[in-house]
Amino acid sequence: MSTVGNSTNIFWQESPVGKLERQKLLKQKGCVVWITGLSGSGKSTLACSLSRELYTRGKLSYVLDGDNLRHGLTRILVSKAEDRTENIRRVGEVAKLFADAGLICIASLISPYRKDRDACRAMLPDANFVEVFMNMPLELCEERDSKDLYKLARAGKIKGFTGIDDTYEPPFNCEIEINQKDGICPTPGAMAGEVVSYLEEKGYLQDQ
Ligand SMILES: Nc1ncnc2c1ncn2[C@@H]1O[C@H](COP(=O)(O)OS(=O)(=O)O)[C@@H](OP(=O)(O)O)[C@H]1O
Ligand SMILES: Nc1ncnc2c1ncn2[C@@H]1O[C@H](COP(=O)(O)OP(=O)(O)O)[C@@H](O)[C@H]1O
Repeated sequence: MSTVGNSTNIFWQESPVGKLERQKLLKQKGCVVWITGLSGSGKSTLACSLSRELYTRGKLSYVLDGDNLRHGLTRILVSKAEDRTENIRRVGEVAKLFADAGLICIASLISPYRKDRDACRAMLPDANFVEVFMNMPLELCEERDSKDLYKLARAGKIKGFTGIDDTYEPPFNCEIEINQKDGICPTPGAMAGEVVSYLEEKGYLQDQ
């Protein structure tokens, strides 16, 4: 008997077309670019700019944005720590499928806890997980406050808000860190350029 989680009699069904064949067709290598950081740090901005830049270069990507997924796939998972862990696990599983399909999957989530991000990394075979840390100061994110959420959190109207009354654990070993330079945030194009250079250097954008 085969057991997976709480289910029994479950078997893996192989597909006749494999990842390598899909990658050859797409002329790229599937991977996950996982963008983590505080609310307002620029995750969605980078995800959008990066997907546009990849499209311009003829490379297929797909953005999984935490906010958007909360309209469907993860809508029942609110903001308790265990909900976030399950939210991130599910998005990690979906990202893994996109990478297996041969796409450059751009996941953009606060993903505040190191162990949850590391669990997603561990799901990806052959280190095809590129963690991008939006290392922006809380003051900048709070000043931006594009959704007025920090104001609500400071007023105690949102509980467990990351950076205010819940922790954000910065990565120890991310592949890319986006920082302000001389107190100025790089433009969206420059941030995307940094990620594209990394993907190019590691062979993700080459014919397979
Ligand atoms: N308590 C609390 N803390 C932080 N953020 C909150 C919270 N409640 C709602 N929001 C809004 O939900 C968005 C976070 O969704 P994520 O899926 O990225 O979060 S997480 O990775 O599960 O932590 C996040 O989106 P971004 O602002 O784009 O980061 C917020 O708009
Ligand atoms: N590199 C940047 N330069 C200038 N403004 C930015 C930059 N990145 C993000 N912003 C602005 O900051 C706000 C929050 O960005 P967003 O991408 O929504 O953050 P997050 O997805 O992390 O919550 C938006 O108004 C966005 O236009």
